[in-house]
Amino acid sequence: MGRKFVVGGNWKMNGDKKQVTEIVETLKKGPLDPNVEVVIGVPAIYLAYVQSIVPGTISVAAQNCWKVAKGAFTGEISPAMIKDIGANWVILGHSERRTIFGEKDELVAEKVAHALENGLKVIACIGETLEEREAGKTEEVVFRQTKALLPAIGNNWANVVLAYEPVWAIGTGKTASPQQAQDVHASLRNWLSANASPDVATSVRIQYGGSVTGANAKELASCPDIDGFLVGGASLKPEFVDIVNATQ
Ligand SMILES: O=C(CO)COP(=O)(O)O
Repeated sequence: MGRKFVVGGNWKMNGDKKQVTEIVETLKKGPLDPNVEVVIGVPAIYLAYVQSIVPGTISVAAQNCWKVAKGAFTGEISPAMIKDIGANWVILGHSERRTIFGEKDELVAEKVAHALENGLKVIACIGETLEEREAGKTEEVVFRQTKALLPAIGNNWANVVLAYEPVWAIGTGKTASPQQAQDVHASLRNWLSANASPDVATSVRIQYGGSVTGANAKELASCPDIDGFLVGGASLKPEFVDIVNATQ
């Protein structure tokens, strides 16, 4: 079976009640390609509200969560809470979490394991910095980050989407070229075939993220190993509809 295209909008720490309502209105008008899975990553404080106003065809994701169900972890939210308000997804290991908040591979893996155990679907983010790319370490870095996830995911790959987001392309307007993105996605699949299983390698969806726009989405989407996008800035704008529809 083919891999269903999956487009995530990562709103990051943006929006207020008025703006998030407007974004949802825009998505409702669409029209959105019914063959594409759409997941919006909402700031924690608006999760319940957005979940209450989105149509059933759009899924809601938290942008982070903690690695246990409850307890003395001031400021954190758990997968159980995310599920409790009706959302089914969480974005984990985003490069902003890794760099600004110091999340290491091991912590990301613990979060992924706990989220999956509690029935959330996970968008797990990986990607190299500019320094790492220029040092020829792109594959080494994304393989290391993915390897840390293997025991956390176990046989739960059906509930995981990988998001390859080169850090140098995030919020910079510098998109990876379709060839650069395709190359990394293809080598990730090869690596997964050898280190997870051939079945995981062919079935897992790999999103590209980093300065995706309505203007460049179609070309990126035409690459055989790009199965969707994780979109930051443009997910706040009407052009997100064009990105969702990029395979049409
Ligand atoms: O980080 C991203 C999505 O998670 C990408 O952000 P931009 O689309 O703003 O570059």
